Amino acid sequence: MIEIQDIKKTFDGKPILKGISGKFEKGRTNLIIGASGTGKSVLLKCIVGLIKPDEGHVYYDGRDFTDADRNLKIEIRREIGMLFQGGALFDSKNVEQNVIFPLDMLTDMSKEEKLDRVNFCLKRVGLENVNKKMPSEISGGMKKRVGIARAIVNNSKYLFCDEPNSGLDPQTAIVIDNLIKEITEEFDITTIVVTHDMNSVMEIGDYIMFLYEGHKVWEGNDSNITESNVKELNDFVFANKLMRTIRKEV
Ligand SMILES: Nc1ncnc2c1ncn2[C@@H]1O[C@H](COP(=O)(O)OP(=O)(O)OP(=O)(O)O)[C@@H](O)[C@H]1O
Repeated sequence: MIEIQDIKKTFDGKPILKGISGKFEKGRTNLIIGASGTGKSVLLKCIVGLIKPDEGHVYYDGRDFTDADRNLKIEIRREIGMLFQGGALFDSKNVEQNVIFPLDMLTDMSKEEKLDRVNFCLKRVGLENVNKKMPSEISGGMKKRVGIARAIVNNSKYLFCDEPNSGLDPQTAIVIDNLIKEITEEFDITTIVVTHDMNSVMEIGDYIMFLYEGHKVWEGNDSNITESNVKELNDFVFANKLMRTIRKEV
């Protein structure tokens, strides 16, 4: 479980995060949602340690990451897998070399052990016989799968995904969302996904934190998100015609 307590961050005198607290449970797909510019990515960066919050704490299974010493920070970082927007694969490395990279960096496994693990992860994300393909030779959906395989290859306990289905068609996006959810449950990972895609929200939102102008104004799940009285949330959820039509029909 990851717990955040009263996270605050100001840039150039402008408060971006205004005291955000919450709990992201293990084995669940936790979503941080909200409109553009509301602070989702800054919060994610505070959680993974890419930005230091001005105030507040982030706990990884009870371990204080914010005030951790160097050794504890390294220990926790080794347990984190990240799926970046657009996949962020190394263009000059093939699929296998991309996925093996964290093992080369972080472990002293033998080459054979590493390849076994890489092949297991590639198979788990539905990719076989593509080890030697270059990123330029595979589709956007396949790149995301490679990104997921790389994010979990080191037996990550925590998985962070920033807009995991950006740039994908709606069908492929749902497949990728569901793959993230399945892997989260199967390997009992604490997963946090940042998204503003309502399809993802309705498909995989085990826990949803809604941010508005740097505040958490609602939390819940995909079953009760359409039933709230919070105006800012409703404006976000029912921004598109499809969701408004569904609301009328229910
Ligand atoms: N390093 C930084 N320095 C100054 N301002 C920043 C920095 N990073 C983010 N911001 C500002 O913080 C605000 C929130 O940005 P953030 O990227 O978290 O939004 P978001 O909710 O993730 O939006 P989107 O959905 O468009 O990605 C924006 O106004 C942005 O300009």
